[in-house]
Amino acid sequence: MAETIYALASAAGRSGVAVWRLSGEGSAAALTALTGQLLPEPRKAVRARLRDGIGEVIDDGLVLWFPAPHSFTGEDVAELHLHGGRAVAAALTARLGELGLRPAEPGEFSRRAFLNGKLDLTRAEAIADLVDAETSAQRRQALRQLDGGLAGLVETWRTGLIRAMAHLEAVIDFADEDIPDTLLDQSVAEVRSLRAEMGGHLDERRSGERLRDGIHMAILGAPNAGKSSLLNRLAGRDAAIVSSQAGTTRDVIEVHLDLAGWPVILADTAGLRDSHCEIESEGVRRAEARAAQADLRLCVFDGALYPNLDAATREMIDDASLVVLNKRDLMGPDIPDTIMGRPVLALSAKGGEGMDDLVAALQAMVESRFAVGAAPVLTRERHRVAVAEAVLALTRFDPGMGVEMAAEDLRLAARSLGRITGRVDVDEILDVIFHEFCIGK
Ligand SMILES: Nc1nc2c(c(=O)[nH]1)N(C=O)[C@@H](CNc1ccc(C(=O)N[C@@H](CCC(=O)O)C(=O)O)cc1)CN2
Ligand SMILES: Nc1nc2c(ncn2[C@@H]2O[C@H](COP(=O)(O)OP(=O)(O)OP(=O)(O)O)[C@@H](O)[C@H]2O)c(=O)[nH]1
Ligand SMILES: [Mg+2]
Repeated sequence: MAETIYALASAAGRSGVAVWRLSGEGSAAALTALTGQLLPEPRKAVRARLRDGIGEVIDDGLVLWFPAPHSFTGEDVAELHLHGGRAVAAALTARLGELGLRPAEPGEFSRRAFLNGKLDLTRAEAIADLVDAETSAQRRQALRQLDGGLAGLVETWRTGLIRAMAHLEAVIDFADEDIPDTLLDQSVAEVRSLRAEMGGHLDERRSGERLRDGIHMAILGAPNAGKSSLLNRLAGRDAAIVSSQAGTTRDVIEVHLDLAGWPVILADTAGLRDSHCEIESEGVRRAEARAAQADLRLCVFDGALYPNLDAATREMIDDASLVVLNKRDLMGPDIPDTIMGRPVLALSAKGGEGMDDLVAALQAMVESRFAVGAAPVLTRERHRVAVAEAVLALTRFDPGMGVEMAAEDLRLAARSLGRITGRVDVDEILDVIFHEFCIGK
């Protein structure tokens, strides 16, 4: 029998109401012992006084009863909605301990829900993502996955592979007779189209993962171009030191932005130049490393020096860059439309003119590069690796080289896909997935 576990499901600390969750076969006994009443009607909130071992009232709360299998975990579950005070929490946890329950580990409720067939792994991951979602786009993506979007897609592919496998098995059974070519052709065509569809979901930009983890954007440019001023403007606070001295910023300074629902991790970096100063050179090295890793780059030029354009910054411009000409207030009427063939955003980070256009351009760029359509997307590296493995096996697939080998390739591909939803081989991945959860989930 699985142990009965409990956890605070709401946030820790003082709060108006705290929700406690109990799961396992001991939940019923614990609930009746706490309330001194019979079990309430399933899924109906009931007012109750909860008492400790010597009959002293711990709190006046609401309790709910979810008998197995109709609960979140599929086990007997009880919920206690109490006042969110520290002394209430201390008295309750002491009593639950006396009653033989133990605190849940992170993700243990969801893990039990998975093991009891209430959730597949992608839905369990979606719950963790929903709890962690900080922007509306992240919330939408998590909800779509919780709704079974990804699980459905992966299962459709897997079913298709299993069907193709069945066709091949039929061919193998016919081995002594003439192989019916139409059957073979049919499974080859099926596998090709599945492989193409799966490959289409392995998008290079990893949009789903980017949306889950945040889009990395780096600000790059020569010393004094106004990079830190720009970061502060976008962040709406004085996150980085600004000074008229060239070489002020050395460390990479990160701020988190919500760009119209998109989570962005914006990094300010050291001005690009050769320096004899050991600290500054290290700063430049870090700036270049950041530039290489970033999903998007803001290449900032000092407008006061125009038409002189810093060469190191110019070299960073590519189709994932936005070109900014700063200190427009110091420029004459001669403002270029493009630099290195890319449109120019002329602005003043100090005064704020042109910032709205920059934000709009950033948003448009993020949307055009990372927007996910209505189709479900892969949101974790784990999903991508599994689909890539499946695609690889299907690329090898060639019944002309031997029907048995080809069937084995299909089996491998189906197995990789099965790992995404947790239909196969799950033991080794469960710990990785559920330990990322917060306690009470
Ligand atoms: N108080 C409370 N609020 C909550 C949850 C919870 O567990 N408790 N949830 C938890 O994360 C979320 C809601 N999701 C839930 C999902 C399934 C079940 C559940 O009991 N499912 C059973 C019974 C279904 C039914 O009768 O409608 C089942 O699937 O068999 C409950 C909540 C968010 N809000
Ligand atoms: N006139 C004017 N001055 C600006 C503007 N933006 C920044 N500055 C000034 O330019 C100087 C350098 O600004 P910073 O933001 O520190 O420049 P940086 O690119 O971060 O410089 P490093 O950290 O040294 O690489 C400061 O004196 C700013 O006040 C602007 O739009 N107009
Ligand atoms: Mg700076």
